[in-house]
Amino acid sequence: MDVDSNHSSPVLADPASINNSRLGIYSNLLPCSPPGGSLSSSKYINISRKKPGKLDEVCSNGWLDAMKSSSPPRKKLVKDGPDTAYSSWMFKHPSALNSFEEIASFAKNKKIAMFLDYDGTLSPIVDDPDNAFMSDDMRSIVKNIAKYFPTAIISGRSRDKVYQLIGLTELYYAGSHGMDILGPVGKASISNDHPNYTESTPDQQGKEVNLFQPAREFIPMIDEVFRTLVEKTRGIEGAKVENHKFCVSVHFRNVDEKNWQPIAQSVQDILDKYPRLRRTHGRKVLEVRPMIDWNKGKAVEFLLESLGLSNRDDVLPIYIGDDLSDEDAFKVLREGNRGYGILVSSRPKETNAVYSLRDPNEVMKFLNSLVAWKKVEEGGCILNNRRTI
Ligand SMILES: O=P(O)(O)OC[C@H]1O[C@H](O[C@H]2O[C@H](CO)[C@@H](O)[C@H](O)[C@H]2O)[C@H](O)[C@@H](O)[C@@H]1O
Repeated sequence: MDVDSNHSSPVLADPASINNSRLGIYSNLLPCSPPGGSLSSSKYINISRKKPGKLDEVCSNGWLDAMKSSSPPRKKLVKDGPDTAYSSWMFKHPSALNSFEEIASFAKNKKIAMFLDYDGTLSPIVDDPDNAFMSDDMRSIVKNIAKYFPTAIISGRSRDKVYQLIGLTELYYAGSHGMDILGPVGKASISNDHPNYTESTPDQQGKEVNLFQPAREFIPMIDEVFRTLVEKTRGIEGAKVENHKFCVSVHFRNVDEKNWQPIAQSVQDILDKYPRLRRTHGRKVLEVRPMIDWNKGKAVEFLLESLGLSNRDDVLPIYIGDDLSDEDAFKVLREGNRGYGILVSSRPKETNAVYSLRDPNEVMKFLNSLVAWKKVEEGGCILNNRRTI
């Protein structure tokens, strides 16, 4: 995707590419064997006529299929024998617990920078997003991790909400998929490129921090979209819409599958009305966000720069996440060979992560192991120094 040619804004400015991608998304709304029969709106038929021969592709990439696969039913997993598939997938993405020694030996004499997603990583996935609490044990291990390594939370939720859920002041927080970052005052060249989006502000302790919000101009639009989607989905039992300030989430986890199409349609109507917004999806959730060249990967780069930790051989960034939006961060770390992405998943998934962990319990064990290892490493350093004195 191209960014605005003057580089003063990360907002995607090529209307042709916007229209094309919108058309792509629009075409993708064509159902692929939807439950209870086909969708017969003439809008869809017109689109498929415009793109003859594309029907299979459209079906296999359809929204409803994507919605179905965004968290498969547990029963199906058992029937299909997930363990065999999972075991062979783990050859490609070994358990970060089983590979702990390998990771530790690479991290030796390096400074680890820790990036953590929230839902599905620090807290288990639950039916109601308002009840996605992390355990006290997890909170205390994250607190410990932050004692030893600079640690940031990169969440799809609003920054305020994820801070409320975690409640640790010693972390950096990036909400709305990285579009709302409260980070250290540093020399992030990305923020120097976008001075209009950066603001210096005191944090909870009165310490001066930088607030970086590259989609600030979208706040009123997102607010409007939130209200419209609440209204449009009001009659759909189980639907839930969240306002994350720079993006909106439309949850369908608790919605009967026969009502997924109207949900997808409501989101499509929004995209038709607001060409500067785009759709992404996560675990049983559709999201509407600004069409800007910014994501969790960019947020990781931004934070590394702000912390003075980018382009350094003695730094090892580790990112742990469970969802599609975390892939942008895994990709950034993998491409630059900069660090490790760890995918949290109990089923095989296409991913840019190097390692895997099954669930938040395993995340906790891994974080615990890192702290224990670091303590020993530091102890060793002190001992070594004493010996040389
Ligand atoms: O980037 P994250 O911190 O992982 O946030 C991603 C989304 O997480 C939340 O939704 C997900 O978790 C819910 C609670 O377990 C679950 O009910 C839902 O089905 C999941 O999609 C959050 O509510 C979303 O807004 C975030 O975008």
